[in-house]
Amino acid sequence: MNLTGVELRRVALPLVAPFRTSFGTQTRRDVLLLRVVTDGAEGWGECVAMADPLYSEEYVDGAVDVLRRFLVPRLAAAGSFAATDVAPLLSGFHGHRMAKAALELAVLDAELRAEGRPLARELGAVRDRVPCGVSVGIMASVPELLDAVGGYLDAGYVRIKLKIEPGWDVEPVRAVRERFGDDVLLQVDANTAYTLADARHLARLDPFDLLLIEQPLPEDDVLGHAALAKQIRTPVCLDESITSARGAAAAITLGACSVVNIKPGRVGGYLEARRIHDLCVAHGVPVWCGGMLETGIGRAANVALAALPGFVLPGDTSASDRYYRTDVTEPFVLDEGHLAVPTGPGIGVTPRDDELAAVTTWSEWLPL
Ligand SMILES: O=C(O)CCC(=O)N[C@@H](C(=O)O)c1ccccc1
Repeated sequence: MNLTGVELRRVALPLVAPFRTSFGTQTRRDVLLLRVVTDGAEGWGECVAMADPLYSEEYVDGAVDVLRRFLVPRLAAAGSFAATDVAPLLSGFHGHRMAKAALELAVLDAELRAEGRPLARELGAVRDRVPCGVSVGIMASVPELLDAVGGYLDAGYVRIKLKIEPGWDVEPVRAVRERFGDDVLLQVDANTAYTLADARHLARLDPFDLLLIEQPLPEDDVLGHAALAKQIRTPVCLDESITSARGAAAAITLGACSVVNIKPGRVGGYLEARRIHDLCVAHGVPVWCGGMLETGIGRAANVALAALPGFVLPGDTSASDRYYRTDVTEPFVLDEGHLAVPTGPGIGVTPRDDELAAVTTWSEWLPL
């Protein structure tokens, strides 16, 4: 396949409600989308970097720069290549996994559309729909939290994830358990907000039968997570710490996690995400698909990934209306707590021109 051009496009999507995590509150998403034009077909990718480097070191302006100056020119210079060549071709540039993931997905989408092959089948999906969890932000009060959780359960979500931070952890979890009972699948996500010194406090979550506690410690504290895992009963799941299959193997071997959140953007793409899935399955470690408030483009690809056999826990693959009033694609709609895996070629969805135009804040065509 030969690349003939790449379009970088930023869209601004207001959130239906503020989304507060331990690292800040989001009220809108500034999303970088990629459209690659090849001699075979066009393909779409989505960069999950946030506007500010608060979740990881990447941010949208930086992704635009590294794509424009380094990543796209490298592919353009390669002549003919396949989607599986993208990561090796870009490996000389350090980091920027979210930018690389967006470019690889766009190339993969184009390649699969040209050949009429759905992404889900290409990745090894075994399901035609996936059970959906939902991520619930930190709220101003417990009553407000309970209203939000009740609404999501009424909507059919099969798993609740509560964002936590010091001062908002045991009480909200206790309140959700007391109000909604012990059968609700419940987990928490700290986004690196604690330290190993908080181990005894985090053990106070053990009585609530949580599926997992996600990324309690800083992303580079793998040994700290291994020590914490020995002091609490709640299974430790890593998110920010896992940036590659090699890193996942090390974390599992060190006992730092017994569950892995796979986010394709964080690990450099869907092909690396599949390698992490395969490695975790080999180790008997359950995985689930994380989310980065993707538009329908990234959401379509995430739902395809979540259909692989090792994704045995509901992911953060919510419906479009969890975050957005209107999506840039046809919205993903929850059906009895599940989302259907797209069946069309490639990612199986395309942006709607009118919606895309309405939310575009900037675009640039990179001729090759
Ligand atoms: O449902 C979603 O797409 C978001 C799920 C979610 O909570 N993502 C968290 C995370 O740390 O996993 C996040 C939120 C905002 C920005 C980055 C990450």
